[in-house]
Amino acid sequence: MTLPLKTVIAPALAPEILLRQIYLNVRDFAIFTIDTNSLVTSWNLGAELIFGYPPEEIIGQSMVRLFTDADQVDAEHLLEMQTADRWDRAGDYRWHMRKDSSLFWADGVLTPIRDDGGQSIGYLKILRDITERKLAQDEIRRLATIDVLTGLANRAAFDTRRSEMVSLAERTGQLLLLLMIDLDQFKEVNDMLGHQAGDLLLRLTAQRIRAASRESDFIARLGGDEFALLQLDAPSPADGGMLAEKLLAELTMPFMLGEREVRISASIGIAVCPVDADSPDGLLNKADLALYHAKNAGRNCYHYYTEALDMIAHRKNAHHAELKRLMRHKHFSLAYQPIVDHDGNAVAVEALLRLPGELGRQPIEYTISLARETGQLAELGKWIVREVCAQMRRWLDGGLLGLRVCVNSCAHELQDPGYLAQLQAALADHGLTSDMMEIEITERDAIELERSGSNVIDQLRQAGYRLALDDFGTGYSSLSYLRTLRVTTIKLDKSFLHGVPGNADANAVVRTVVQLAQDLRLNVIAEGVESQDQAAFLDNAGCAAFQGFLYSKPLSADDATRWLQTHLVP
Ligand SMILES: Nc1nc2c(ncn2[C@@H]2O[C@H](COP(=O)(O)OP(=O)(O)OP(=O)(O)O)[C@@H](O)[C@H]2O)c(=O)[nH]1
Repeated sequence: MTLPLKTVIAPALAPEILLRQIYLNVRDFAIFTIDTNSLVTSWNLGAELIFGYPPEEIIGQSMVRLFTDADQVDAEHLLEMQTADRWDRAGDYRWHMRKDSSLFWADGVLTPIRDDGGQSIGYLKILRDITERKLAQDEIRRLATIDVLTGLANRAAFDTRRSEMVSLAERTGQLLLLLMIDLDQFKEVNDMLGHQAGDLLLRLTAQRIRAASRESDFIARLGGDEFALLQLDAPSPADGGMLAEKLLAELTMPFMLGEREVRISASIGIAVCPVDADSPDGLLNKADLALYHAKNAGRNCYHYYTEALDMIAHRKNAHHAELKRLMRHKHFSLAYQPIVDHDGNAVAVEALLRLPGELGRQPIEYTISLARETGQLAELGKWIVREVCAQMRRWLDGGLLGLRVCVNSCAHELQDPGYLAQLQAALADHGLTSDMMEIEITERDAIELERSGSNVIDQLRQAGYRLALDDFGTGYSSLSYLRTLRVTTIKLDKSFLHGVPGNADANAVVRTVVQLAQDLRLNVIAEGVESQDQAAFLDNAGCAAFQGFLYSKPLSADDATRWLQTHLVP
């Protein structure tokens, strides 16, 4: 219940004098009123001093202009009025904008002015500028969460963030990696060069960890020479090993501490949420144990908590190193598998990458994913294209004319902005034309390109290249995609031929797909043809080209040359 005014204002104090005091003399508080349309109806001296508007400029104007641009977009002034109507007050603790567009942090309150019936007829706002205090508080809060020596997050911030990230990982099903990084024999640096040099080394270590990690990774110094890195949404547990390898390489590079060159190493323990633990403390314990294991194993190495993950990651890193070595020395070769027409004459060859040793025994997709992870995919693709062009040139010079070469590619490679230009350059350098080359991509990659809005398929088509959908039938196999993906050819996967021609259902599927492709004016190449029966059936179904062991295995360049000499009709 509202008290009568006379109980709060002594009779000797005339309301007029009181109002004059509030409006004309109070300097530290902005006091003003607005009507129900948010138009300013009164404005005191404090409001003029804080906001910079004299009363004649603001009275009758909307108070929206006192809010920041972002708050104006969100109509915060109206929300404030609604809140005040509902709860009898609305706190105002936010940035506001002065007449000169500068901002200040305000602490204030908006209260409704009600008529006798309780209806709002306007609002009274009182606020003050507390920017300095707010900034000081923010700084104190910031200092409480950072490690002053390195500028990284400190242990307290790490504990908070670790809990948040574990919850987030649980809610979203993302993988969370925790890497505990501890310098090896750091004590010796302190002992030999002094604490100041030790401090500098810690600062430089922090910089190197930051530079080697993703921007979204959370990095903290937990104390002493111990650092922690949290990575949410890691593609696979093995990514922790890749990052650890990178960090170890970075940290073993020499540090300059003043005039002195210092070498150090680190040990890293990795735990994975939810594989190893699904609680924040559990994850920390497991990473600690893994770190202990790495120290015991001789330092300058990383270890996972889980042995199986450890093996996978170390194997993957060994493969990365092997691929880099092969790339350096270009220890690859290309094999060529012929594609023939129904008379058995060569129409094209598919170039297939061959690697020596352990990597050569893995599926080619695995090598491609390795190359992608090590950032070498573009270089590998470029090498293949150049090698293929050089071989085509040799065939043409040897009188083997009218041949097409099919080159496998993937969405990631095609999305490289320089892809088309380097392809054109490779052809031009060898005196070839785009109609001699067919680019093969899988259905999955074609859809990925489509979804990403890339127009590289159109650009390739306009430049005169043929585009084939490789392994058709193993991916989404949605026939409706055939209409939207702008390819020229589909390569029927070998799996379609399972049961052909003995099984009537298998035959019906092949016939339907070939018919559909023909209706859509697409060429069809059947892959994996192994018997005469299959070839005869496919020919009858309308297939125009065939590839498979029935005709030839993939051949070395020299063997392919010999094969083409007897199977290419001029
Ligand atoms: N310069 C400097 N040294 C620190 C700081 N905090 C802790 N230390 C020192 O860091 C060293 C940490 O040593 P440890 O991690 O126990 O041992 P280590 O020599 O690195 O040996 P291992 O970890 O077992 O390879 C101790 O000598 C601490 O005194 C700091 O802020 N600055």
